[in-house]
Amino acid sequence: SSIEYAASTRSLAQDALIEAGISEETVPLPSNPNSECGIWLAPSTIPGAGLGMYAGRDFRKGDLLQEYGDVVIPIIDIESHAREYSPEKWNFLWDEYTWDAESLQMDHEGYGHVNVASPGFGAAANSFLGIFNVEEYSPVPYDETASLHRSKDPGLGGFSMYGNRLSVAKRDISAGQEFFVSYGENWFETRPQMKTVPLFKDLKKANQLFRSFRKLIQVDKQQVLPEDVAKELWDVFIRNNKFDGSRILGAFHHDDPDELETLKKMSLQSLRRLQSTRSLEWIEEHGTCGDHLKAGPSELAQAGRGAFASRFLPADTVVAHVPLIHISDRGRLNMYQLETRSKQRRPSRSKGLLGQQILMNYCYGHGESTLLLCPYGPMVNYINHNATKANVKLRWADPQRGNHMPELLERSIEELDTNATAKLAFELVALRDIQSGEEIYLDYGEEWEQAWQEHLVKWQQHVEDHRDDFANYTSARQLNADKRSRLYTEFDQIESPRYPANVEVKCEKVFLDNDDWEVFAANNTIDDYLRSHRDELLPCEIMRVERIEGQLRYTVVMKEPDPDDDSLLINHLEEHLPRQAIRFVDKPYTSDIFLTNAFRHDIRIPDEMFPQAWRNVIQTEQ
Ligand SMILES: C[S@@+](CC[C@H](N)C(=O)[O-])C[C@H]1O[C@@H](n2cnc3c(N)ncnc32)[C@H](O)[C@@H]1O
Repeated sequence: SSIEYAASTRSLAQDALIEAGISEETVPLPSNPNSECGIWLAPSTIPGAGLGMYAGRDFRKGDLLQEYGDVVIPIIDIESHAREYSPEKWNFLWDEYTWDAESLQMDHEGYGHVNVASPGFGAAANSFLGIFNVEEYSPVPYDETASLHRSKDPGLGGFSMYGNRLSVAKRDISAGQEFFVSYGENWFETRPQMKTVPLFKDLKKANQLFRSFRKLIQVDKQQVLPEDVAKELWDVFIRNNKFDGSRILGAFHHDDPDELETLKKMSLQSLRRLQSTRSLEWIEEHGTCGDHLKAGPSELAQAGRGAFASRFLPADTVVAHVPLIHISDRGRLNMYQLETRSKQRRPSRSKGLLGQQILMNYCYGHGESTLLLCPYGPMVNYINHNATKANVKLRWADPQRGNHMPELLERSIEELDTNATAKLAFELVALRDIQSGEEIYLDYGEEWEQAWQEHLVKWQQHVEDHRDDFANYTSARQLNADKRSRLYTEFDQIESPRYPANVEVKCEKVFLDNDDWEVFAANNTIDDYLRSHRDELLPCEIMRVERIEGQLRYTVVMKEPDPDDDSLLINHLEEHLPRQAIRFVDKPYTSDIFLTNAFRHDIRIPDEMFPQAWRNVIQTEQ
């Protein structure tokens, strides 16, 4: 493991010191933060797959790869807000990096289709379903800020309320192995270029095929076909086989002449696992540490969460590699006011601008360009602005260490747009020594700072103008943070409405026809159970509340869409559920990110770094 590796390098150096007559205690060794690194970003072992993520140390099944998971950003109804872009021109690279909102419990934020950008671990890791080793949990709504309120906190609505999406080792992973998450079979099935990539069961089936082949060449008990004949048969049937679109044949490496021999000694799964492992020396030479940063509530009261140094980082350390997803025209993030009359509540351009997608606040841009570059990778989206305390700066990444193609800096934005994958990256570099636990700050630039100062003034005026609306608002987040109070039933609500009109009651689908939670309830660990088993939320009505063995238990009706007819709902009565089965959610377009006075501004790329070729806007905006 890397720990052993670090320890052994250290002891060699210490040996040398002792030999030179210098006591090891008095001479501190130069610290190398990379030797402690558990997660690396480096070129993938999958050919053509760009960047990948590697284990820098051993992980046991069930280990969390990070203590606090990554940010998750909803992209709301973008197809209908940006309908002016014709589908042929709709090259939205984020589509390759977004998740389905229902399974992540975020679909209630929009009326149509919510995409979920989950730009942390899962966006940087590749997917190899046959040997996937990392599972990603659902994000959790950010309850830590339940005390922030739109009537007093100008920062609210300026960052996504979702985060802490944790990654967990699904099996034991040894140092040097590439991490693979599951993008799901559907991701591979809907991409023609992926049609021969093996899915979950295909490595197993290919193994069976190989065993059948071995039987075939076994002439009788004693005799096997001569090796060259066997090899030829293998070449004819497997290696040169052009069965188009077979995922099982796709499981073999057709360009590897030794595969036949190797497979006599090990299964395809073991072989692929071995082939997706690199030495730590190789990884260190070609990669960048991906866990120098950890997340937590920011020291800046209005900023939400922030990134912190997870260990001592000497000046000039590359604190993070920051791969980028480009959006050629920032106008694509515009959101329009909704039609008030139609039931569909579609956005309409003629009604005027509502604001911009919250994704804008996570992207980098320049005043003379329509281009946005949005970062992904572990924790990099958590870094906040501070001009005076900045301890990291941006630079273009070293092309040796990932997927940065410097030649793109000379191409026009139109040309950039023809790239179907992310091919640009920044690096964040320590401006000085950074102590373990220090918050990481970047200077977002003067224009950002000025925009924030102007926001504070305008925000104050807006809140004063709408004092009552703001003061009387209760968010779903506030209601969820109260875990003790008895919830009101539908009947209580008929007597007098107890919950604000902007929230809805939903139930965790995982409690439907499933008693597994009872064991966890007995041990007081339902929250842990939910973390790994979360499924979508269903509309739900609370019918009855009882106290059973000292605990409040709820009888609810969950409403599940009929699989045969979307417009129908099937009612399920579930009795005696715990409080955790019920969640309040904000109704579409009501949560803080939709406030018309919420802060929106891209992070600014320093002028000296920004290529001439991308300056397609003559005067700076505003
Ligand atoms: C890239 S995100 C940083 C992560 C963010 N704090 C979060 O919790 O997801 C940028 C956004 O964070 C908030 N932010 C960052 N620096 C801030 C600062 N100095 N003061 C107030 N808000 C800040 C703003 O809403 C900004 O648009």
